[in-house]
Amino acid sequence: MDSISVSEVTVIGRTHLGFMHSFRQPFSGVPMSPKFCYSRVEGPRAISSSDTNTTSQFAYGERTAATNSDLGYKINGVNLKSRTLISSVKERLLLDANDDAYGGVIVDHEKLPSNPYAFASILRASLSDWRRKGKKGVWLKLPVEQSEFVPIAIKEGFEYHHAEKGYVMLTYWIPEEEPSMLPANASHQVGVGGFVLNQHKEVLVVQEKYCAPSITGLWKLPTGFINESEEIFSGAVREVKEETGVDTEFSEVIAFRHAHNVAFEKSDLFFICMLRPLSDKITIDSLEIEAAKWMPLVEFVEQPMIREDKMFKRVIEICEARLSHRYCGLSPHRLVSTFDGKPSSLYYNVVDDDHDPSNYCNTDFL
Ligand SMILES: NC(=O)C1=CN([C@@H]2O[C@H](COP(=O)(O)OP(=O)(O)OC[C@H]3O[C@@H](n4cnc5c(N)ncnc54)[C@H](O)[C@@H]3O)[C@@H](O)[C@H]2O)C=CC1
Repeated sequence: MDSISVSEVTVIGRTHLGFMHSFRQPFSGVPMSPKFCYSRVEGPRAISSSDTNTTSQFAYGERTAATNSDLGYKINGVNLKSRTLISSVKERLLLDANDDAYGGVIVDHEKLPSNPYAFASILRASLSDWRRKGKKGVWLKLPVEQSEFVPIAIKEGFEYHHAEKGYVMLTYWIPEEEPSMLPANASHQVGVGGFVLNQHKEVLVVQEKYCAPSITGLWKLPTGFINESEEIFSGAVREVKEETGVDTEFSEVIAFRHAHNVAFEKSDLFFICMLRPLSDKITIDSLEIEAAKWMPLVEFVEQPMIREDKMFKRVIEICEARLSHRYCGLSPHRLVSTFDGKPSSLYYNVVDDDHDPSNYCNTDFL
């Protein structure tokens, strides 16, 4: 047997003093209470004092021989006998992990042990192993199904990095003499707003159902957040469609706003986009929107809250400058960079290239 991964080792309830002496040494210091054992088939079960003559509460493998000198051990139904083999099993009881490009490791969350005691032991052994090998950062993703591992890892020195619905990501920086170089969690949320003008010089506006008291009753541009892996240009079109039912075609990012401490200390990037209407019938999303309508641009601008707000006012001025070709926004161009091999969108304007069909700066909106 060349290699034994954590997931291949049968976890059982019956322990034996001799067996545990030889097997649990590398796991010393692991909390052993409450009494508990685990079987992959049966799940966790309590061990009564009659089950064991030792203070240890868990073991890997199934003891098959009665004497300490002839340690029998069963893994995946195979009987193993020598101490040498057991010590090689011990050496291999480490978390499955892949090296990253920065001298660290990323633990394979699909091959985590199935019970907390095993996890505690193997995590500690793995940290020692990575420390010995000079590894730096450790990334440990714990799925929600194994959330009971979180306090164990925290106790071991891991820190929260970020969380999503299905998991929490923890990190550990091993070198004590170096400051942690691990990048922080994402720092921004990304929002979009759609400036949609029809041929009657009416702008598509909404009143939000839930908003700050200061903007209650304001007719504003449809806004929202882009989804994970969603493009700014498609997110803007989707948000306008969801809130108002109007179909649009993306034209340009006209400006963007950067603000801090917007959502639970996170910053906010807000992209104001110009879109062309492809339909005019309004159907509101009544969960989010109180009302929507096509409003004459002059009337929209005259709203006191727009006139008196430096940002809203400037956004409208920029949009008006665009309509009269005094300004040009940024349009997306799909590119694949050899840097990371990923398709991406580069937003720029092409005012110097009259032959580029994506040069909307020369085209009229109305
Ligand atoms: N709404 C506005 O007047 C302005 C919005 N923006 C920008 O627009 C982008 C999107 O912002 P908004 O449209 O204001 O988003 P928002 O805060 O209104 O959230 C969008 C929707 O998410 C849901 N939601 C958000 N937080 C919630 C919570 N705590 N509980 C339950 N549901 C919740 C609601 O359905 C809400 O309508 C951001 O980047 C923001 O900076 C910029 C200036 C003004």
